[in-house]
Amino acid sequence: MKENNTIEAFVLAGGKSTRMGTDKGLALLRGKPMISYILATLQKAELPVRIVANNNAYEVFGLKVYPDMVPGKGPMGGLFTAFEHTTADMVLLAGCDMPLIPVEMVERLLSDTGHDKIVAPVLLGQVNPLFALYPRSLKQKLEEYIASGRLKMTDFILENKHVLLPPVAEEKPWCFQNINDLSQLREVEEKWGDLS
Ligand SMILES: Nc1nc2c(ncn2[C@@H]2O[C@H](COP(=O)(O)OP(=O)(O)OP(=O)(O)O)[C@@H](O)[C@H]2O)c(=O)[nH]1
Repeated sequence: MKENNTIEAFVLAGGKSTRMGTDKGLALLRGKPMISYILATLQKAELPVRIVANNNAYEVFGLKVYPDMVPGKGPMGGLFTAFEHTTADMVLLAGCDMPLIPVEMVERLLSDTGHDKIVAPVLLGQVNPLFALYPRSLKQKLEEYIASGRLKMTDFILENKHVLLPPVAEEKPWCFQNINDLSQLREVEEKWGDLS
């Protein structure tokens, strides 16, 4: 990453939460809204943080909340909204449903040499689009993808200039575990001591 690259974090919480049944970023995990874990981690890494959500209940966290500018387009639409509201060179996009990401992982993402490329970690053979850095210079490209209905974030990453971060030994295999339903939420609560 260029030393003078500016970065802002945007946390996406505008999904349908069909599997959870209630707005999942606000679902309680160990007594706290699930989104509060990733917000705290990003703030610990000293990043400016904002939220992209269509539910104004998210204002309770005291951060700026932006509704989707192109609703119904999934995370690609969320990234578009982030690009519209930032002047930073790069956006760190994160899901609201990954409470197990440690601050060291944020620092690792920020320290890599992005140079106007998407930077995305790979874990267990999978690219993680919802904990990745996206250069704002890709805004027009993103608009083209959305306009033509190409909404898979992994395709967007792999078809544009990118750097994939391989896993490091000390990384916990479950750190990108996202929580989609109530049974996963309970499971993470039960295993919290071993996972976090
Ligand atoms: N702002 C915004 N965020 C989204 C959108 N779709 C998904 N997300 C976020 O992207 C992350 C992953 O979402 P998913 O679990 O794949 O989808 P979901 O719609 O939230 O949940 P399901 O309906 O159960 O699939 C979560 O943080 C969601 O809040 C969207 O259209 N807009």
